[in-house]
Amino acid sequence: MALTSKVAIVTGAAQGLGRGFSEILLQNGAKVALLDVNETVGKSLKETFDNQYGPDKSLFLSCNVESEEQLKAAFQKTIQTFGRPHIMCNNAGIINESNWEKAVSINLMGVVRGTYLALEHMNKLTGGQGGVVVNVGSLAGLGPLPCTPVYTATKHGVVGFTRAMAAASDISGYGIRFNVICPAFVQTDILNALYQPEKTGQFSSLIENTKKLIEMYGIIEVPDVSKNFLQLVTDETKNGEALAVLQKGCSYVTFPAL
Ligand SMILES: NC(=O)c1ccc[n+]([C@@H]2O[C@H](COP(=O)([O-])OP(=O)(O)OC[C@H]3O[C@@H](n4cnc5c(N)ncnc54)[C@H](O)[C@@H]3O)[C@@H](O)[C@H]2O)c1
Ligand SMILES: CCCCC[C@H](O)CC\C=C/C=C/C=C/[C@@H](O)[C@@H](O)CCCC(=O)O
Repeated sequence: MALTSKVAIVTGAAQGLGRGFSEILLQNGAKVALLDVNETVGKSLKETFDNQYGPDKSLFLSCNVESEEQLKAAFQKTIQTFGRPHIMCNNAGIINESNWEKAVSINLMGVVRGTYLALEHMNKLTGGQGGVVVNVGSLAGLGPLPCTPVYTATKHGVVGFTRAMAAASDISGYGIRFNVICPAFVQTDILNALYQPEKTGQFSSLIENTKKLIEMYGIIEVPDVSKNFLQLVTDETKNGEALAVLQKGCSYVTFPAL
């Protein structure tokens, strides 16, 4: 998929991986709707992108992925501004083992909400142009991260949901590819949760185990993830893939045939 003039929507775009994904899409000629609950940082990023790529290449929209209404409004505004989307990245996510319902609402339900809205607007069976949805999982979506059991559950859910959507698309002919990217530890603010007992809750005592995992896996920089994200967006042979991104390299996950 060539990205020139394609329309992308990225959630959690204001910083971290979402900013990196948005930036590589802009660098490759796409127009990007930047959705985030953090209005201050999001508006600041929009100014930065305006200076780098031009004022008509990105759009910041305040949007909490916990709200179906706000996501629907963001899609409508994006369509009014840029046209129907071709690319959807459900990236927004948190760690909160204390308020675990919030983590489920954002990390899993927010991905479902965004995916279903993308299906509604991209589905070739209902007038859409097709396209690609890249959901953001985690290595914790492929194996347990002991200090964050609910986060682990949400990410396992994102992996399974995305693979099922890819299969449904293949069978039904939506013309949409669905893939999930599963990075290990990446240098972003979410890593701070490790040192915030209010985020790790009853599992705060597992901090040493997590530090050992970080030591074992290392910490990746955002651009190393972004370049692999771009592969999932542009390679039209990729549907139903889970791409693990580690410091030692990346690999497509092979799941057991049942
Ligand atoms: N950093 C890592 O080690 C790592 C590894 C694997 C996967 N991930 C995943 O990457 C994604 C991005 O996280 P990050 O590492 O960039 O962290 P981050 O905290 O730097 O960025 C998360 C972004 O999501 C936004 N956000 C949070 N809740 C939201 C909501 N309800 N609605 C809209 N936006 C919301 C935040 O404002 C922020 O801009 C998450 O899904 C996370 O689980 C991160
Ligand atoms: C407190 C910081 C939380 C960061 C959460 C991010 O999503 C990063 C998660 C990074 C690593 C998770 C590691 C999990 C490791 C083991 O479960 C291992 O079994 C996973 C093996 C996966 C595979 O290769 O199949």
